This record gives sequence, structure tokens and C-alpha cells, in this order.
Amino acid sequence: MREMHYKNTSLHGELKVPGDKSISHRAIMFGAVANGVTTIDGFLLGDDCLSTVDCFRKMGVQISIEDEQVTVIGKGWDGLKEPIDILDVGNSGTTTRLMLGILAGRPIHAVIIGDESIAKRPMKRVTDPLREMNASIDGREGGQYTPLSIRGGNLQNITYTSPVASAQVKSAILLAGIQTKGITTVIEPETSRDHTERMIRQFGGAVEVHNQKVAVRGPQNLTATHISVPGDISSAAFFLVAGAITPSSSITLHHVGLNPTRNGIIRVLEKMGAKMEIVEENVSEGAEPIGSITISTSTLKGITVGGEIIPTLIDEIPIIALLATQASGETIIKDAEELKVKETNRIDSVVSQLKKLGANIEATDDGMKIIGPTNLHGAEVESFHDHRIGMMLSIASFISETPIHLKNPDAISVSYPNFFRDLESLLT
Ligand SMILES: O=C(O)C1=C[C@@H](OP(=O)(O)O)[C@@H](O)[C@H](O)C1
Ligand SMILES: C=C(OP(=O)(O)O)C(=O)O
Repeated sequence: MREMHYKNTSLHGELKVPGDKSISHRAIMFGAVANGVTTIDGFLLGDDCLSTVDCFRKMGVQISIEDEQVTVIGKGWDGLKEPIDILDVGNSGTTTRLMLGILAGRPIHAVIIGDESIAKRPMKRVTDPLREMNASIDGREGGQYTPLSIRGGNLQNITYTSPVASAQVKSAILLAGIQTKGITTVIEPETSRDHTERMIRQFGGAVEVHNQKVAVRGPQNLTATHISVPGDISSAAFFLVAGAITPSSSITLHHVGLNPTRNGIIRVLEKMGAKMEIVEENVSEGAEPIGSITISTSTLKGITVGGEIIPTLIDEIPIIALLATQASGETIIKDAEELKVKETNRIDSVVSQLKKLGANIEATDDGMKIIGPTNLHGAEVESFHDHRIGMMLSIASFISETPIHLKNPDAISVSYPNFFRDLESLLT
């Protein structure tokens, strides 16, 4: 249990948030199957990315970590060895689904397990297309849930129309397709984050992108490179909202990833009227865009968030809900059913916990409705072992009249191990 009460404190100063979780996972995976030595800087030392490291080490890949600098010794696709041990993905959906895509093309057997939350997350969305490609996958309830076992190799290319805009589904199929003769195509209903596509190119591979249609021609060998991981905009989002809703505050976040398929939170803040300034940094051709963001206490208005912006801010919806409690008028979040299959059902967990703090918030079938502004008060709340719920409730303590007691704050280390240290560094 953590007691928090930051009311009457304001936020000032500068911060560099830790590395992007999605890019850190992918840098390890691509490094592991490329030929040569991949170096990574700004790597996120969060529990989820360390699960990815652990799984690839179990497949014989040498990975050394010194602070946020990582070296991966890649020996090509064939360098992955059949693991003697079970691959434990911990709490990480990204590890599970992307690794399944890689394993689908390998003539080895592997067993994947994770924690209680992973055991509830839908895997059929990747096991179905990978089976269609010829991978042999079994698992609980016919391969819908972990534990899963996979024996890959001898794949056939496919054209797959995904029912969900999910970068994990898209990436799993591309990672299988890039090992397979012919063209593998994924068509998604909206554009999801494109880190895999960018990384294929950074590792010397080729991928074609036309709107929501992404195609790879296989087989392709990848070549080791250097990856500089930008700060995670999904982690920055907690401080952006803290800066906007806390009186007399102004903070600058440096080196934040500004990839257009991830920057929905910026567009939402702008539309709600946040006082914000962005300075883009120069990056080399093909690299992820980065910049610094300054945000100050703002007068906010409610808006509707839905449609194609949803995949670009899916992980930021818990903190957008808190933001909306401080905006005048109604905020509607719609088209976000995917929230139900994250670390928790994030519609239920956000609504139930913000209600305890006094928010005017209701769940809908595909999101939530919030009416603001509301004065929040303290209560005993619960992260449900979901890092993003834990961080959102911690930020609520900047505007809560009385202390907030957060159960299971440890889950935050999944994506932001030094969250409280960084938060306290901005207090004045
Ligand atoms: O590809 C990725 O790195 C991720 C994709 C998203 O999930 P979905 O693909 O399930 O939408 C996101 O919620 C997750 O935190 C990371
Ligand atoms: C949904 C998330 O991650 P994953 O799917 O990798 O567990 C998240 O980080 O919010």
C-alpha cells in the first residue's frame, strides 16, 4: 500500500522519461535474429522488456546489459536454439504475441507461460493467422490462452485481414512472413503503431506500406544495427496530464518519441486546450521522431475521442480519463473495446477506481463518459496489478483533497521502474 497526497504541491522542472517499451522489446527481438552485434541505447529496464531478454537468452542469444546500454549477439534466424526451459513472458502481451510470430518460422519447439493477467488475454488473434500459415500451435482452450506450445517451420505466406487494429497482431504476422517465401500481407482496420515496420528497415530489410496494408516479401535476412530508443510517450503521458491539471505547474519532458502512430495523447491535449509547446529534434533518416514537450497548468474542455485516433493512444486512455475529470463538460471515449483485453479490463478498472475518488464517470460498451470538472477526494484504490492503472491513480493524488492509498503499486515497474523517483524530482 502506498499513501500519496500531493495536493498543494506543484510540478516544475525537466525530466527524461525512460525508453519506449514497444521499441525496446522489438530491438531485442530483431537483434536476436539479425546477423551481427546489435547495440541499443536508452533501453527500458522495465519488467516487461526484461521478460523479453530472459526469453531470448533461454533460446541461446547472448544479451548483455549495462545500465540502459544493451548488446545483442545475433546469429541470424537459425541462431535461435530450442529452449530447454519454459519461456516465461511475465505480464507482457507484446513479448507473447511478437515472439509467437518469430517462433512460427523456426523449426523448434517452445512452451510459453505468463502471469495470471496474461492467462486471460486473447491469443487466438495471433494463433489463428499463424496456424493458417502452417505453424503448429496448441494451448489452453484450443490455443486461445497461455500456456501455449508452438512448433514452427515450413510456413506458407498469407494475406490476412485483421479484425482489430493491433500492432501486436500485425507484428506477429510480419515477423512470421519475413521468414516465409512469397509475400505476406496484413490489412488492418485502422493504422496501429508502426515500430515493427520501421525496425525491419533499420535492420536492412524491406517492407511495403500503403495506408492500412503492410506487406513483406520473404525470406529476408536482417543485419545488426544500432538502435537508439526514444523516451516512451506512453510514460510521458502521465506527467503531461499531471502538468496540465496541477495548479501553478510547468514541466518539460525531453527526448520523447513523437511517432505519429503513437502521438494521439498530444492531439487530445491540444484539442482539450492544454498549454503545450513541442520542439522536434533532428533525427537521422528512418529513425523514430523525437522532441521535447513543455506543458503548463491549463483550462481544459471536454471532447469526444474515438475512431482512428484510438490505436494511437490506446494505452493512454486511463490517464485521459483522469484528465477528463478536470475538463469542463462531457468527454466521451468511444471505439475503445480493446481496453477490455489489456492487463486488466481497463474500462472497468478505470471507472471503478475513479468513481471511488468522486469522479463523475460511467462505463459504456466501447469506452466511457466523464463529466467534469470534479473535485476528487482520497480513498483506498487498487492497481489490480496493472501498471497504467497504478500510475493514473498516483497522478490523481495531485488534485485529490485527501490522501490516496494505492494497493499494489509495485506493478508500475512493468513499464516505469523509477516512476515515483521521477515524480518526486518534479515536486516544488
Ligand atoms: O505492439 C506493441 O508494442 C503494443 C501494442 C498495443 O497492443 P495491441 O497490439 O494489442 O493493440 C499496446 O497496447 C501495447 O502496450 C504495446
Ligand atoms: C497493454 C500493454 O502492454 P502489453 O500488451 O505488452 O502487455 C500496456 O503496456 O499498456
